[in-house]
Amino acid sequence: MTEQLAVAVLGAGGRMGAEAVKAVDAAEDLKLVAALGRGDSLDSLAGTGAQVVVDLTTPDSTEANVRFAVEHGMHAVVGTTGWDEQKRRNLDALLEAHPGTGVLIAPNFALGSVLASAFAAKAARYFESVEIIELHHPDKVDAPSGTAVRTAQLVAASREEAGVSASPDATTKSLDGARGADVEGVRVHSVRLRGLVAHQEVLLGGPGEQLTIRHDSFDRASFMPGVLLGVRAVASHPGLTYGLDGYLDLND
Ligand SMILES: NC(=O)C1=CN([C@@H]2O[C@H](COP(=O)(O)OP(=O)(O)OC[C@H]3O[C@@H](n4cnc5c(N)ncnc54)[C@H](OP(=O)(O)O)[C@@H]3O)[C@@H](O)[C@H]2O)C=CC1
Ligand SMILES: O=C(O)C1=N[C@H](C(=O)O)C[C@H](O)C1
Repeated sequence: MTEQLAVAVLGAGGRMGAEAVKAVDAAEDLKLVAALGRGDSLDSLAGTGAQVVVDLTTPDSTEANVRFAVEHGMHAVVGTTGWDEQKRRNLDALLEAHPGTGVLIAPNFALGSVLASAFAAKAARYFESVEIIELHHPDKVDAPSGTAVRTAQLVAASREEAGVSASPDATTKSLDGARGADVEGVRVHSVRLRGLVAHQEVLLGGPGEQLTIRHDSFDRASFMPGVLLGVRAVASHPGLTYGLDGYLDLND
């Protein structure tokens, strides 16, 4: 048998972390060497032989976790939200000083979600209007979701490239928040509702028609094939990759 890849999971006691621990444990080619929670020192990672660190923690701790991993020669697969442009730029600079080390920041690990965002970006140039609704469980701490932000970025880039104007909107009077958040010119609406896991709709409107691109994660098991794909591929993608689509061939 070929040697197993040594994997550490940060945020191991959380909803996603616990699922990732099970998925890594069950994979024959991977070996779980550490499962750390909030109280555990990152220093304890150093002696574990971890080659890949999976970060599923919180927006306020993920940056320091990833920095530690990179500075200690470990690749990182990151599902945690909060990686704005400035943080990604800082990480890029750090990775330049650590050539050969790879970091994947994946706003969503569910393959269906990655495809839905790619389809939405392709479609967005053909419609006058586009808005995004993301729907999540009420224990989520951030809004809008990282997936919605990433989708809005892809949609905005596609529309800009095609020279499409901003979505029409005659609103001059509204209550604060009524029109959602503006992410690169795309309106994003966040719903938090008990019973939900992670869901998103991209609404595309043209004269007399609407296309809705919807993805539903009913269970966190939906994220695990993407986590495992990231863990297995990150070492062969040095530098920073933003979005699991960077590891897939979605261009045709
Ligand atoms: N990319 C993707 O596909 C997905 C991404 N996510 C994202 O992943 C993140 C985690 O989500 P979720 O599992 O639902 O959240 P949880 O709150 O359930 O889990 C986060 C866990 O991280 C722990 N933690 C906090 N700080 C640290 C630290 N410094 N070191 C180690 N562990 C720490 C928390 O401990 P404590 O409870 O003690 O605070 C908690 O157990 C969120 O940003 C979420 O948006 C979620 C689903 C899918
Ligand atoms: O917190 C969650 O649950 C999720 N977070 C990610 C996000 O913010 O996009 C991914 C998925 O939507 C679930």
